[in-house]
Amino acid sequence: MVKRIRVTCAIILEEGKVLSAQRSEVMALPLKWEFPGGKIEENESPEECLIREIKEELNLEIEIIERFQSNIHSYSPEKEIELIPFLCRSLGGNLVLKEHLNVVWEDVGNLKLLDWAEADIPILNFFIEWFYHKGLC
Ligand SMILES: Nc1nc2c([nH]c(=O)n2[C@@H]2O[C@H](COP(=O)(O)OP(=O)(O)OP(=O)(O)O)[C@@H](O)[C@H]2O)c(=O)[nH]1
Repeated sequence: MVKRIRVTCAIILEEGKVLSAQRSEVMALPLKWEFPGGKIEENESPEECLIREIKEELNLEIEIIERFQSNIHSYSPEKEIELIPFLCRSLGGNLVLKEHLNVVWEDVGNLKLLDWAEADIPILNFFIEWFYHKGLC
């Protein structure tokens, strides 16, 4: 049976820039860029998971604004992930890299220049469409 892992991720938007995180050499998908987040634990809602993960990984407090559509992606025949994105804003905290190699606040118009994890690409495309449609640029 295929194992599905549920993962939340945060699109943290601030003044036309998105906090983009690069996975470290020792993580799965080394050096790929992603929206920070992580796996949902038992008895945890997606929202609780995301708030916990962003605090653990980056020492940031966030507010969730909107849930976007998930993407289901198989990296191997036995394992698929459901990546659940949320539009967020930062409420503050000193950004500390606890797991990632790097983070950048990237202009929405330049996001596609980064080498994203495959599962993120449909989410990235949806978000960019949403951003320009809203006239937020
Ligand atoms: N957080 C996050 N994970 C992603 C993204 N895209 C993507 O394919 N993944 C995959 O989803 C899974 C999430 O793992 P993770 O390592 O970030 O989560 P975690 O901190 O809860 O895991 P751990 O406690 O086992 O280390 C990994 O297989 C990762 O490669 C993304 O944008 N954000």
